[in-house]
Amino acid sequence: MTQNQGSPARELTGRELATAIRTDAAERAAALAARGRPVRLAVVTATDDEASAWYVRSIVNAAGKVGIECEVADLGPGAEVGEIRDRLEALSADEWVSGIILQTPLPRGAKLEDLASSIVPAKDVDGANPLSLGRLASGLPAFAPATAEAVVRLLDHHGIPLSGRHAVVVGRSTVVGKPAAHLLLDRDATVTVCHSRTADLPAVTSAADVLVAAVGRIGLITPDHVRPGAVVVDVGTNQTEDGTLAGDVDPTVATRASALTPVPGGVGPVTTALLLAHTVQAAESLA
Ligand SMILES: NC(=O)C1=CN([C@@H]2O[C@H](COP(=O)(O)OP(=O)(O)OC[C@H]3O[C@@H](n4cnc5c(N)ncnc54)[C@H](OP(=O)(O)O)[C@@H]3O)[C@@H](O)[C@H]2O)C=CC1
Ligand SMILES: Nc1nc(=O)c2c([nH]1)NC[C@@H]1CN(c3ccc(C(=O)N[C@@H](CCC(=O)O)C(=O)O)cc3)C=[N+]21
Repeated sequence: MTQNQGSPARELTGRELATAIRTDAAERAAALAARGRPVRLAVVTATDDEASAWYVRSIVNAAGKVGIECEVADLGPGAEVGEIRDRLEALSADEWVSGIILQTPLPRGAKLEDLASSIVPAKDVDGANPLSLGRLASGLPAFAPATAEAVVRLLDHHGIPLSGRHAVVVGRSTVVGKPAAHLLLDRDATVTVCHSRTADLPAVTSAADVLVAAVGRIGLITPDHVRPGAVVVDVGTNQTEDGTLAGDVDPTVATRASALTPVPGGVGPVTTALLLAHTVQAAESLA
């Protein structure tokens, strides 16, 4: 990998890729609607988390543009596990619902891995059911979590090679870190996964050719964590005190990395577009 000679990192934006994915999804959704099978996405949320609310608004907005009907079931942060499960089961059985996403974070005591078992795999457009994740890890067809897929699709789109490269993922959640590691492995990267108990994080991340930050802490990744010339993907979407969006990667990393995904405008828009594309794909399979 070439060293960054002090010039600012190339911006790996996600907006054009997101537009291309949405355009394709819109054509396919229109074809289904013309056959009397409108595409419908159900969003189930039980949190007042700001990043999640931001995502839900972005899904509703983008679905409208793509011609996907979107219903939001906001059960509130006090929702009981049984109530969430019942809703997921009802949506799974509803023949007019093509795709289902359960937002994280969930209320205390509720586990995504557990609840997502109630999303039938054919409609599991954010790949949260353990069956979907198991299939993904086994190299079998399954919906990948949209964010994890957005990471590799964004790298592909910008021509960043992964085969034989050392990819380091910081974060091991079921929604992002773990599935991203599987998708990077599928592209023949050598993958290391870090988390809150990783000893000497900067030493591990400094070995990365491609560094993926999916933690949820503003500015956790500083130039000390980054090898000169590395490619950095910032998945973090954190609310700042003044209401703007900030990533996990400190902006000063741009002086050291060769390429960096912006927040906003990087992984986020691709995530939303892929969720809709998965929903259309689910509708096509169910039609
Ligand atoms: N752009 C997009 O499309 C999306 C963005 N996001 C954003 O990505 C971020 C991560 O989301 P998500 O995976 O759901 O978050 P989680 O809180 O579920 O997971 C965070 C992970 O980061 C690890 N971690 C926490 N602190 C540290 C630390 N100091 N050093 C190293 N690792 C640490 C945790 O480790 P441990 O397992 O040990 O607790 C955990 O594995 C958030 O900002 C979220 O808003 C999420 C989904 C989509
Ligand atoms: N089951 C589940 N899957 C998720 O993927 C998931 C989740 N739960 N809970 C919440 C987080 C957060 N998240 C975001 C996705 C896109 C933007 C996004 O599109 N952001 C825009 C800015 C906002 C906008 O322009 O509307 C951007 O980065 O450019 C933000 C946040 C997904 N998450």
